[in-house]
Amino acid sequence: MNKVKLLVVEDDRGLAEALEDTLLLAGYDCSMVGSSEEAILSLKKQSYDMVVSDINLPGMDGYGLLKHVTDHYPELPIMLMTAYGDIAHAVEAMREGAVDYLLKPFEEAELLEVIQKHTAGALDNKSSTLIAVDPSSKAMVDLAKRVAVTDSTVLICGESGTGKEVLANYIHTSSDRVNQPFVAINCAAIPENMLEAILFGYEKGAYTGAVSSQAGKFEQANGGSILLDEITEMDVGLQAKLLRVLQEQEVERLGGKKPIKLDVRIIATTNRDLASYVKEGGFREDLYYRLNVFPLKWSPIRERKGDIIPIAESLLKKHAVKMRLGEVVLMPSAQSKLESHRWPGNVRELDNVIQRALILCSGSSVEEQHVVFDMLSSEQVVEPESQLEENEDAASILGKGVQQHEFRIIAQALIEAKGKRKDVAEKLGISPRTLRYKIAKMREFGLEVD
Ligand SMILES: Nc1ncnc2c1ncn2[C@@H]1O[C@H](COP(=O)(O)OP(=O)(O)OP(=O)(O)O)[C@@H](O)[C@H]1O
Repeated sequence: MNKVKLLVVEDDRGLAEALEDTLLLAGYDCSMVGSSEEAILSLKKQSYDMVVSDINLPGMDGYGLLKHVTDHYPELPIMLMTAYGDIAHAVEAMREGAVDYLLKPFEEAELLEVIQKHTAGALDNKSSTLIAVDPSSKAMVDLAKRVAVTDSTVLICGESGTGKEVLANYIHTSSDRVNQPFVAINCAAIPENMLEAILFGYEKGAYTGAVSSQAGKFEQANGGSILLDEITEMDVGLQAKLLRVLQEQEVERLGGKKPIKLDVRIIATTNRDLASYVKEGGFREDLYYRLNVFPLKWSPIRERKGDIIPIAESLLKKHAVKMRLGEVVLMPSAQSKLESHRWPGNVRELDNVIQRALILCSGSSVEEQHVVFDMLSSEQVVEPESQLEENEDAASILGKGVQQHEFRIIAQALIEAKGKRKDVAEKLGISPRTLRYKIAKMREFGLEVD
């Protein structure tokens, strides 16, 4: 799923972890670093939609980073966080070009509100054009086009990163609803106890904390389409409520008295084999039949090889523009290396590999040696060829080391538990949701996690 990307700079480990949890649960993709120096390196490596930084940092402080960002990335919003009562610092930050500031300690809701304010619209530029060159993909897009003009519910299946959300967006924009809202919600990213209120909305006072009434995602999508991403990650109780909404075509807010009529096109996605999941008892059979009106299945990219190079070239162009690199060519040796890879992380992994190649190539052509798949395997150690790698500081190397160690522990635990994720989460003392997130990250790095 396309997400807003945040770079968060906080040296207090406890606070950094809390911020990371809050932002991940709210559906953001965030990179956490502990110093301005690491942030500057990170900004060179990939593009972000917003920077959120503490002011008091070891080495260069938040103002230094603010100056760097406003000088080098004038379009990139940056917000500073400062200690309670430090209003003078906050005012100075705004004068120097920060888009906002937060006084610590702050409420989660405050943080999310400011970030939402400054990143609204970021995703509009991200919705990719659907590239389909392989005959099997062309046939799929053709089917999608045909179903788009009907009002049928669509279920899109496929491995993680195959492009299910891109296809969902394509269906919406090819339908008569194109000028109406397209509302996407990732059922796996929202805490279970909040999902119901977010989907169906709530009235003031419906529960503690509901200080004002709020329309749910269904209401927001009225007239348009709703994408229920990773629908299987919704608990069985909520599945029953969703089924009722689909049957009745109306929704009732939590604590509400009257149903609200809906005219919404439903698109759901899953990366599970839904029929077997129904048999295992994880998903309601009646809901499955309701959703499975028109199933579309994206094959993994290794099975539609004709798409690899066209998508790679489009990604290369997109990232080269963002990194202000001019024209960069994908050489035949690099192309064959891309074509022969298994792509466990699908197009999302391809995206990462291309970004990495652009950093490593330091010229105007991507050669075979710049295509690096697996950051963990010893044959694939990245040589410090580019200036960036030479400049990489100890903290960033340590960060990578810690992450690789974590990946190894998770991989080992998965092997020992024969892939039973529930057991792995219990053993590692993390929630199944966190495990899922970490596994997705591993896949993005190109690790096979089956
Ligand atoms: N056919 C395609 N053409 C261009 N870009 C694509 C295509 N398919 C996928 N992408 C890009 O690959 C990335 C992953 O796609 P997307 O989020 O749609 O996958 P997904 O299957 O929904 O993943 P997940 O199951 O993890 O949510 C996105 O950045 C998207 O823009």
